[in-house]
Amino acid sequence: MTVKDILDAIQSKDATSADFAALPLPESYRAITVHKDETEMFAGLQTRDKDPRKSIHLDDVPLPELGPGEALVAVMASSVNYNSVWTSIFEPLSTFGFLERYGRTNELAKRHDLPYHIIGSDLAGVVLRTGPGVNAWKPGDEVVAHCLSVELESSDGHNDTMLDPEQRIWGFETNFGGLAEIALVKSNQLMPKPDHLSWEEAAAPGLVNSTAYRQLVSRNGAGMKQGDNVLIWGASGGLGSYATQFALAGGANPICVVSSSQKADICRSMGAEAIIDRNAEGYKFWKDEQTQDPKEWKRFGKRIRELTGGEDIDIVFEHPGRETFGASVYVTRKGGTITTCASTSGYMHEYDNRYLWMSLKRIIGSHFANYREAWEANRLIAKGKIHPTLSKVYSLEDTGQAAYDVHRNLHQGKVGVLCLAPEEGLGVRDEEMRAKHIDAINRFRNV
Ligand SMILES: C/C=C/C(=O)SCCNC(=O)CCNC(=O)[C@H](O)C(C)(C)COP(=O)(O)OP(=O)(O)OC[C@H]1O[C@@H](n2cnc3c(N)ncnc32)[C@H](O)[C@@H]1OP(=O)(O)O
Ligand SMILES: NC(=O)C1=CN([C@@H]2O[C@H](COP(=O)(O)OP(=O)(O)OC[C@H]3O[C@@H](n4cnc5c(N)ncnc54)[C@H](OP(=O)(O)O)[C@@H]3O)[C@@H](O)[C@H]2O)C=CC1
Repeated sequence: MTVKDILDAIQSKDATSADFAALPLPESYRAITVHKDETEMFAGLQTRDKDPRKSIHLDDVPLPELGPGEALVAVMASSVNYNSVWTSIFEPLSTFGFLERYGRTNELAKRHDLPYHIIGSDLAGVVLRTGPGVNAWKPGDEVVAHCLSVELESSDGHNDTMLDPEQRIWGFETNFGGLAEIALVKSNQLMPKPDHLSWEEAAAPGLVNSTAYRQLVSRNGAGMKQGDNVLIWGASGGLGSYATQFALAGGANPICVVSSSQKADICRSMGAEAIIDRNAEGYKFWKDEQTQDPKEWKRFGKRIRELTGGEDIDIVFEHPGRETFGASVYVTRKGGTITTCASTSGYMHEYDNRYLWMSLKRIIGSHFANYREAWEANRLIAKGKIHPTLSKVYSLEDTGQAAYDVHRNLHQGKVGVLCLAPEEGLGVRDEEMRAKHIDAINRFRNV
């Protein structure tokens, strides 16, 4: 039995759930990994010079055992997220520590503590098997998976599952991720695949779309409302391309920050009008490694006022971190919110606290999304209200290059990876709906 038989079943028009359930599973499959004995390979190099193409491998790996509440999924396509960049450059720490810690929690979790880490936190594919206790999903279901893995044995996570003490990001803090031909997920990560999208389009939004939804729209995040001025860093990037769409769809006013005229054009094509090219306008928020330049914060704020007719920012959608955080706090209006989910340029932030407390601003930490938030975000994709921002698609063999592109900020929107899908464009089940949205679906393609 090989993965080829699985692919044939997926591509045949008439395979039933019983057919999928009867398919023997292969003993091994191909997966993108990093290796535990290579975690020091970039020691002494600058972050920028750590090259994911050197640390990312395509290996044959044994199929993991399926446990209660879990599902094995045939992965047709996945996407590159920045967390896989972090994993591949072993920053801010090696992810093998997460796997070891998870492995210590219980007998079944020991499966995750291996000398290789199968990475990837998005997938679109087909359920092959479900474990004991799974009733909501069955073999043959076409699905996408969000990346929240929880145990929920403590009371702490029962208001908001992101607060579970055993909350982990699948394919980053757990093994058996989505950049592979088969993935192991908890069944409460599964969601229906949007019918009007191809496999690679459906796999693209997942992680970033759910994160942007919680961070910007959900009451657990900034709770954006109509008319809000929303400053969006990296507005044509992974997170930002969804934050921009949420702002526009929710009647807010995105102020998009990008670093090239090409990226500015993409934001314009999404419907944004207020756009700042940070490169062209040459903002230098830091005079040197230790010292910020408040005059530059002010120049940035003046530019925002020009674009908004004199108004300041209600919500900052933060993720660059150290480089921008001081400016983000400064340009927020009295009573406004800075919501942050990352620190790409450095996690030791510095800002002038007088502008925070005297103007009653709030900083909200946000991380991924709970199942409900991920479901709502996926529903908006399925209804054609929010669209994938897939720009380029790589083969599984070329995942290292795909991660390199994201690490070096050479990409737009999202970068896809074909896993079992032999080519792009497969898996569309609703051509009529697709036709209605085709321009928006293709907006980021090959720009
Ligand atoms: C969806 C996609 C998301 C993304 O892309 S996010 C971007 C990528 N992610 C990252 O960059 C984050 C990577 N993760 C990390 O850097 C680390 O993961 C954290 C900094 C988040 C946490 O560090 P750690 O060392 O794992 O955790 P500790 O909480 O510092 O635990 C170490 C020990 O410190 C104890 N401790 C925790 N809080 C306290 C406290 N308040 N007072 C005293 N001790 C404390 C703990 O219990 C534990 O102890 P004991 O080692 O004995 O188990
Ligand atoms: N906590 C969570 O749940 C999540 C956290 N993340 C984290 O968020 C970060 C961004 O992820 P993602 O959007 O997918 O990544 P992308 O690289 O796709 O997009 C980020 C964009 O941010 C902009 N940017 C990068 N560096 C700077 C800088 N120094 N100053 C200003 N802008 C900058 C760039 O746009 P431009 O050059 O056009 O300005 C870039 O395109 C990563 O660190 C990731 O790990 C991501 C998802 C979930």
